[in-house]
Amino acid sequence: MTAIILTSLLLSLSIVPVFSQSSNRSFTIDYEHNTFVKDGKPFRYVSGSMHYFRTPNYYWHDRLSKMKAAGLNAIQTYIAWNFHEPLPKVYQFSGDHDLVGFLKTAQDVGLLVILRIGPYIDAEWDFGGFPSWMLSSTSNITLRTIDPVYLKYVDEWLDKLLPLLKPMLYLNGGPVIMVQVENEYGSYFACDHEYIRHLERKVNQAFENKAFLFTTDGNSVGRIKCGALQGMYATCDFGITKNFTKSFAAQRVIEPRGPFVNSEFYTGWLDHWGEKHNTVDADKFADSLDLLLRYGANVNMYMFEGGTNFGFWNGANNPPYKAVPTSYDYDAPLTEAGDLTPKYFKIKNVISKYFPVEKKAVPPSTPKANYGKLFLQKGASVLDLLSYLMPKGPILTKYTVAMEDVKLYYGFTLYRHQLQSSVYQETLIGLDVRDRAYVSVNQEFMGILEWQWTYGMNITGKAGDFLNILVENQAHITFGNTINDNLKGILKSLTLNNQTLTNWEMYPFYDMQSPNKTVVESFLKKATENSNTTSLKIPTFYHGLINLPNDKSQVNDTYIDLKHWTKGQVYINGFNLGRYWTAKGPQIRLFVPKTVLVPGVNNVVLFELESAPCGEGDPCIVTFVDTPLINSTTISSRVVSQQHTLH
Ligand SMILES: CCCCNC(=S)N1C[C@H](O)[C@@H](O)[C@@H](O)[C@H]1CO
Repeated sequence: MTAIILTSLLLSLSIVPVFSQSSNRSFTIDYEHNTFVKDGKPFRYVSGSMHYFRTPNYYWHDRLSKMKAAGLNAIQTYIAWNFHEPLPKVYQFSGDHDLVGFLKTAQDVGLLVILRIGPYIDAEWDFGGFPSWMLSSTSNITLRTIDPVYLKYVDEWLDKLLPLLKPMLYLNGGPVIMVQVENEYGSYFACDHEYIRHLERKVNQAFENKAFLFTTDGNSVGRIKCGALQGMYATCDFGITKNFTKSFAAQRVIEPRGPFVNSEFYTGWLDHWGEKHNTVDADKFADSLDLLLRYGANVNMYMFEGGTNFGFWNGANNPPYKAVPTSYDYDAPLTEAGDLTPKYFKIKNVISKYFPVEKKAVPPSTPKANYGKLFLQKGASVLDLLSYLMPKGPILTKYTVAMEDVKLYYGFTLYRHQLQSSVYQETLIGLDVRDRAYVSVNQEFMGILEWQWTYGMNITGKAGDFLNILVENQAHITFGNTINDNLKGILKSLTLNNQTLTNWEMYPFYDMQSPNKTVVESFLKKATENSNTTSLKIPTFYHGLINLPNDKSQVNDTYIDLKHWTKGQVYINGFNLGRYWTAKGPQIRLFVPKTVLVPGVNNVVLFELESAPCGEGDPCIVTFVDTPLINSTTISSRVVSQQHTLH
């Protein structure tokens, strides 16, 4: 049938065809029949979310194959801006950051892609995907608006990103059928339609109008109305407890015609440190999915494979400020390690009632290894490292400044002040220290300051002693209206007996998250040498070497158990594996993908912030086991003594 006849037929069906030069591919909506139309035929997707930035590249094909085998015909991913631009104009698009490679792998596996390009994504990912180098105490930009400073950064990023994505569009022969702009914008205070329109124009320009653009908002008219914009199809998100009729009625207010779409049908939910691990019953979810598919809706299950917040990448919610753990398991049908669960097979069974499901075998869960105990030795404390941290000497400031002001975007900064006179049990107050600060005088542990929880403590010291305050950035706030108030460090000067403390030395830990692995490795080497600090309560590095099989095929995924430890960071062979907070839970073990391990000798380093189990006769060990532990409710015996709280 010639293109002319086909075009006139489609027009008679009120389908405006968008053809591409490369093939007669098309993707649009038939508003009369309330359905997507792909290549001229009615189309519905059943999709699952997986975030490439939360799974090593090595495992992308494995997870995507399992998603295909579940009967999905599409997958959904965000693009995390900060994952690709760690420093201004420094871009990373290879290895675990190879976004185009991920999209091609999805296509190879036979999956279409729903691409949520941001620039803001939420996703419980640090700063909702924004790079924290946008922040400084001098430029108070209003994120997610037409603020000129913000928009300049966004435009520069999109000018880099969009050309990479263009060949991946469905109409250009790629797998990307839909592109989401921004994320749940209707849940944000600004409601700046000029900003959304700016993004829409920019994306359409770069993609030569070949992308099907859409928005996603919570399931209420108010939120959808603010987040949506004529020209981009409005979709909504809701979990199994919501009323589907009401949710889709809200979508209908904005989109009177067109397919029902739930862009985030929650298979589980996010966790926070110190709260119980959230789950969604597998049978209830399967029944609910069945109902949703019976509605004729297009569904994306959020998450289908959750993965891991490696490094410092986890996000936080606020208020109250609560950081998200390293595991992003999300009680998803595929576990954080990509293992198959009963929920996976229940979902596959439901999908097979509505969609063709491949008969071939489902790829099996990967083997997990027990490598046993590793005894650790004490290395340098933060006090032993000052000359390494700042070889040219510390940054000297009269008043304390934010970490971002000294270009420290993730991790830790030590603030130091020399006491001018002796103090005995005098009150140190820090009204805005973000997020958590470990306080000592010389080598004497004094206490912990915690933003919104603990503002002060009594300290003792002699004139000339050093007041050392290691501040931990636990995550930039990910969601809501306080994302604009996201600086980290000692943001208001400390007072001692109501006297403002001045004249500070700053030691930013630049090399614990450097984009360059060898920089991290050389820092960790220094951190495991010369330990002159005797205290077990000063933030200190601990290290050990574990022997794995020399045969690479025997090197498998495993989990590192931090049972006896309190709170800190794990590095394996220089890879920043993530945070642990055993004293709070619910996560006690971190997933260790085999991609960070090597045959033979492996180097394990812990940075313990509070209290190490390494005294006389203590179990100064970590254990490598073959099962996860992310739902513990017991509190570790090593809870640090409480400090003064000035609520
Ligand atoms: C506690 C506030 C949670 C806000 N986030 C919500 S509603 N969600 C919607 C959001 O679009 C997605 O990125 C995820 O962040 C998801 C929760 O997993």
